[in-house]
Amino acid sequence: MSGEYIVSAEALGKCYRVYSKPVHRLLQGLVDVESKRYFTEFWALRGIDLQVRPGETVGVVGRNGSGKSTLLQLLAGTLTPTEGRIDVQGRVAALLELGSGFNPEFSGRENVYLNAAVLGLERREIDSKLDAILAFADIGAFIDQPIRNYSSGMVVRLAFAVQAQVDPQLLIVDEALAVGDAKFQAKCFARLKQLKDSGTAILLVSHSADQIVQHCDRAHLLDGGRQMLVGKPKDVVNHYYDVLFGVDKEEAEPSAVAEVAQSHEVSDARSTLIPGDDAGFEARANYNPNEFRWGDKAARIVDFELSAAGRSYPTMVESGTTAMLTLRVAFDREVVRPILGVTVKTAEGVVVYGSNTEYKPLPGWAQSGTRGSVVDVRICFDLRLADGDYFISVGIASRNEHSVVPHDRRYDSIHVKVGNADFFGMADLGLAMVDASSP
Ligand SMILES: Nc1ncnc2c1ncn2[C@@H]1O[C@H](COP(=O)(O)OP(=O)(O)OP(=O)(O)O)[C@@H](O)[C@H]1O
Repeated sequence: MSGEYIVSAEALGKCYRVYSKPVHRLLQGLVDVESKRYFTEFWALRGIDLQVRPGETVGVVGRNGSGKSTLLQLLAGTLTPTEGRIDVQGRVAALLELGSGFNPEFSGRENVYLNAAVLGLERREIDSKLDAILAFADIGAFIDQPIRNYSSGMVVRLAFAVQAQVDPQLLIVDEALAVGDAKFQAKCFARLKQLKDSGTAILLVSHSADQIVQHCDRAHLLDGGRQMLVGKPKDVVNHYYDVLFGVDKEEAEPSAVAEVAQSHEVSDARSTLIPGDDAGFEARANYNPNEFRWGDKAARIVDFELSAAGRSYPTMVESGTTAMLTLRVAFDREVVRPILGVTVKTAEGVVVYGSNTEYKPLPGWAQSGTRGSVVDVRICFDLRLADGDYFISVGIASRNEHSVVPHDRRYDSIHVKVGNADFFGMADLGLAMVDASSP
């Protein structure tokens, strides 16, 4: 393996034998697999390639059962692969299942020594790190109580404290941080940042898209044990949302949309929007050519107009200004009760705001969707945001009896720059200060 990687895995796969009855397992023990099989094979993970360099944080996302924990356990060495190759360099610390590696009958302090010894530390090294570990865990006198008396939050505090203080080359964190409270999570992420800066490679499984976007250099999306996508956290998280809330592109059949008798226009198209085809977005100054677009195209968002402070397609919008976004939607097929949505994200992909016509019903909109109609919708919102680059995603979808059917999703398709904010942070909470000292 090239010394440049902490983790290098190729064509990794894990297959389980699934027996429909316990007796089949016994019978299989008596006969050769080649002559008779009492089990079916289940590939929990297959075809996974992964490389992580020192100082990189790689996120892993996917639905329940997609193979995330299996992957991390293979990397941590607690499972052996059925096929493929893994190389991991150096000390591997892992926060896998809650408290795994802890003996419930031992005190927290004894478990610290046990855990750190398993990670290869000598007693005197543990002695020298003990204060830092106890300070990080911050569980007070509980440290001398048996672990079985701990709350799940305390277990994870102690486990993280040990794993993060032993200066691992690779730290694997499997969703464990979700258990801690918000303050502890913030402390953990600050520690992860320190470790990353000092060269630790980190693998992070999280269901929180914001955590993946904020903390990872790259992300892997798993689905059904397969690697669906590897790429920039923002793109991977967008796909992940589609996997979670949408349907696959191939599955989005027109059958999901039924007939409606009539549709009508929601607002007049008294704008510069061009009718018809899809060239509208591309021609606009605020268009982001790196948008990610997909959907079955039963309806399409074909053009937009963005204006603020009397200017169309502004290069910069003053913080606090009301922006007006007009979207032109063309219905190529009948769509029953269409849902129009808008999301505003930071350049890092953190969602600042999102809403849709289900949250905020728009009179007349639900009845639109007649084949061949073109409808303009005007959306107004106050850009009470800090200075920076923001990306607006727009989408049109509808529901069938099982799920949401995405017709046209245009992620990060409109770029807005906000400037001249008189505050720091992310959003303007409208601070007012008055001198309250005078009677
Ligand atoms: N010992 C086992 N025998 C058979 N199947 C297993 C075994 N362990 C895991 N699986 C299956 O492998 C698949 C992947 O499981 P895994 O725990 O890796 O998913 P996950 O993405 O971590 O899910 P979650 O988000 O729910 O933790 C699941 O379908 C699971 O049922």
